[in-house]
Amino acid sequence: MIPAISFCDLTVSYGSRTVFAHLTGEIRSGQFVGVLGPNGAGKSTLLKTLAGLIRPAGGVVEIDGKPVRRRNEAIGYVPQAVHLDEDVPLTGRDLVGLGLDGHRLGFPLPSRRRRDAIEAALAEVNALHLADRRIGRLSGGERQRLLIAQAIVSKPRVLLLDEPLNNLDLASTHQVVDLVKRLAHEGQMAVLLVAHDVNPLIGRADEILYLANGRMAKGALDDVLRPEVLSGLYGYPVEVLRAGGRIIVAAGAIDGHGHAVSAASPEASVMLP
Ligand SMILES: Nc1ncnc2c1ncn2[C@@H]1O[C@H](COP(=O)(O)OP(=O)(O)OP(=O)(O)O)[C@@H](O)[C@H]1O
Repeated sequence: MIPAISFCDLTVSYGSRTVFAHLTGEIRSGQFVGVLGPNGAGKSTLLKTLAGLIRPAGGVVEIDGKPVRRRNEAIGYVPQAVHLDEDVPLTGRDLVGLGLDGHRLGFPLPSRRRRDAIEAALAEVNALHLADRRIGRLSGGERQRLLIAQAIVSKPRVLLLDEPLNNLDLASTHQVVDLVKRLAHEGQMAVLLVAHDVNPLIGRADEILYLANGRMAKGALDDVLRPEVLSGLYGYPVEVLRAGGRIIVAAGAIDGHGHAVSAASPEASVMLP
């Protein structure tokens, strides 16, 4: 079967600086993949490249077997840190509707079909009760659900979410991850979700794609979050500690005094002990 997303020999550079090189992988329909890695590893850059927003220096990205292009109806994308002004006079319904207008410039949907599509997307993320609320007055978790509704309103095959869990409390974090898992599994979307903390993804994401040092490891969580795999990526010893059902990535104990650093800030794990 043709994968929903495939990338082959992918290299992305900003000017002379290469962010990552020669990455190859695929994500199938119905798969939920968590994207992890330290700050600056290129997680957002990878998502933008898969969304067709950045042209790679080398390699190809295909969505459903076809070269990716901008304004692709098959892709729903929620960028990092969408700023919604408190005073902006938009309702939840307006925000979700923008997801239709962006793809169909010049070809507006008939108003009935438009309304139905928006209601369906709101229902999908359990946000019908937010349809008439001003978005500036909503909580972080409520806004995030509406942004996901906006991204799925055109029924994409691929959903790319850049740090949707930032600034959410634990309950909202789990709600959003459970929602994303359901969209992948029941809606048969291929979903990539960038996160800083692996813990909310344990038992929920089907696979982890870990980026570090311009390289990538991808597979089941237990296969990727292993000392030998992460040490290979980082290029120096990294430990993976498990305590109370949580996972902690730690810079390796070269001298027996490794820094235990929370996986909530894995960037700290790039510090050499
Ligand atoms: N438009 C740009 N021009 C030049 N360099 C950029 C640009 N966008 C990102 N970079 C650089 O590319 C690298 C990867 O950035 P990116 O935002 O993809 O990383 P990230 O893994 O998403 O980081 P974070 O976890 O901090 O969000 C960083 O060094 C960043 O400074």
